[in-house]
Amino acid sequence: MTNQLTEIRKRVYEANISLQEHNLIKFTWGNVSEIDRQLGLIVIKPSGVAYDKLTPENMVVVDINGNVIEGDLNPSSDLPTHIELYKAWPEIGGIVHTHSTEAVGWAQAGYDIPYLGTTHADYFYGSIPCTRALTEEEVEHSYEKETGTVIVETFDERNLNPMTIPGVVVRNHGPFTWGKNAKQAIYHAVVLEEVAKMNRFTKQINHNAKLAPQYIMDKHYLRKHGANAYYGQKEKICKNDK
Ligand SMILES: O=C(CO)[C@@H](O)[C@H](O)COP(=O)(O)O
Repeated sequence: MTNQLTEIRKRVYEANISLQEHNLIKFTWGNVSEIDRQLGLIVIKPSGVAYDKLTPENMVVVDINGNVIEGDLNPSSDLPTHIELYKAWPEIGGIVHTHSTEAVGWAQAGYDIPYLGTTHADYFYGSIPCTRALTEEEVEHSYEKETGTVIVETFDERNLNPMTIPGVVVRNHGPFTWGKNAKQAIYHAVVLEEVAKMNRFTKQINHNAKLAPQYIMDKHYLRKHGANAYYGQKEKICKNDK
């Protein structure tokens, strides 16, 4: 167990640090977690701690109910949202939350990030949904937990698959992305932010720009992620590829 936790602490630390490299955060406005489903433990960034003060050792280990198992620091305030997503979607293994500017723009506007082209379709098999706003009661009751509930509700109501659309923007708040592990969730956070930016430009040039055709989405998404995926190399030789 100790060795496994050492590895996961290191991965979660590196993923958190990479948020800065990818220019996805300012100050401490973001967090990354990863779950080990065999151990039933989640490792997450400590709340409000500056990125230059992070170490693998000060990542916080909690159980699936949020009880701190290892660590002296409080876990991220967004932990209850991460927990709701891990509970609802057993296939996911890592989660990223940021307040990245372009994604927050769509969240604050209350719009889905529409599928407009191939950059989007390479990683998201459909428009990236924007949730409804939380009610006053939900915010008062259990704000971060209800944030997770509203994300799951959005995917359920629209019959969306979180494994093929690995991200969301929460109305008036910002983006959450996920993946099989923290590294893949980071990859999706970077793509989501870039697509949000590209789409803003597109809409500025032509505010009537329409969704791109389904057959282009099928070609791009399925050749990378479909049952008969063939894109790239047989061996994974590209460090940043998924
Ligand atoms: O939106 C918020 C706080 O309002 C959070 O997402 C913070 O930006 C990050 O919180 P910690 O992970 O440091 O608790």
